[in-house]
Amino acid sequence: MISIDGLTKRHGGRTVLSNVTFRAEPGRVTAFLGPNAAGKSSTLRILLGLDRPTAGTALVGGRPYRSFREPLRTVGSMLGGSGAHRSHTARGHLRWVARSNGIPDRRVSEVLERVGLADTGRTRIGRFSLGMQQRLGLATALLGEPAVLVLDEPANGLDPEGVRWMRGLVRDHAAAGGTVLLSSHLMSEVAEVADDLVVIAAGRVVAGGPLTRITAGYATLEDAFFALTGTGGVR
Ligand SMILES: Nc1ncnc2c1ncn2[C@@H]1O[C@H](COP(=O)(O)OP(=O)(O)OP(=O)(O)O)[C@@H](O)[C@H]1O
Repeated sequence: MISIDGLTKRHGGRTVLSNVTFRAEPGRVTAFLGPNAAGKSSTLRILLGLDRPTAGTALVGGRPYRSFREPLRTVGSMLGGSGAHRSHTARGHLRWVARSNGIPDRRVSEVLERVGLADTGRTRIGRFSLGMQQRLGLATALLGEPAVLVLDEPANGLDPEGVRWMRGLVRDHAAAGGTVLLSSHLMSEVAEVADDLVVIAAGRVVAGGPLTRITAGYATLEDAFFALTGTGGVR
């Protein structure tokens, strides 16, 4: 379970997160939806220990991310690309990550297979398409067989088949009892995959709960989104 409580973040005089509070529960896909610059990445960066909040807490299973000795075994994350060096192969990169987290080498072949990169052989990551890089990011997230997945805009750069594949993977993870928190600015993506929704706008949570409840009374999720966020559109 992911618990975000009273998260506030200020940059200089500017407040980018205001008392953000929500849960992402095991066995469910929770979508973190909001327009550009709403504060999704800022929240996820704090959750993953990459930034510190001005106030509030962001915990995984009741603990801060930084307190895990081998975090990849608890939380798999994908935040803005794979983070891999261009000159590595997919296998080389994953082996390196696995070794630094006490993960057995056999997992590397398993995740390469799982994300459809088993045939990339000696191809260097610098030559990967955006979609392949997303798949590699996901492979890295899955490496430690974590119960919790945190994915920032996971559908970015994927073609329609890739988006569908990603959806299946995320749904399977939740069906097996895992927790999934994914951010998105794409309502169509979220409508297809989420059980629960957290809608954020201008650093504040404006709605949260089961997707069906949030969209009740609206013709589409898109209508609900614009009504809740007060935005004219998302790019
Ligand atoms: N280091 C920083 N210094 C100043 N402002 C920042 C910093 N990091 C983020 N911000 C601001 O915080 C706000 C929220 O940004 P954030 O990246 O969290 O939004 P987002 O919802 O993930 O949107 P996007 O989909 O565009 O990435 C933005 O206005 C951004 O300019």
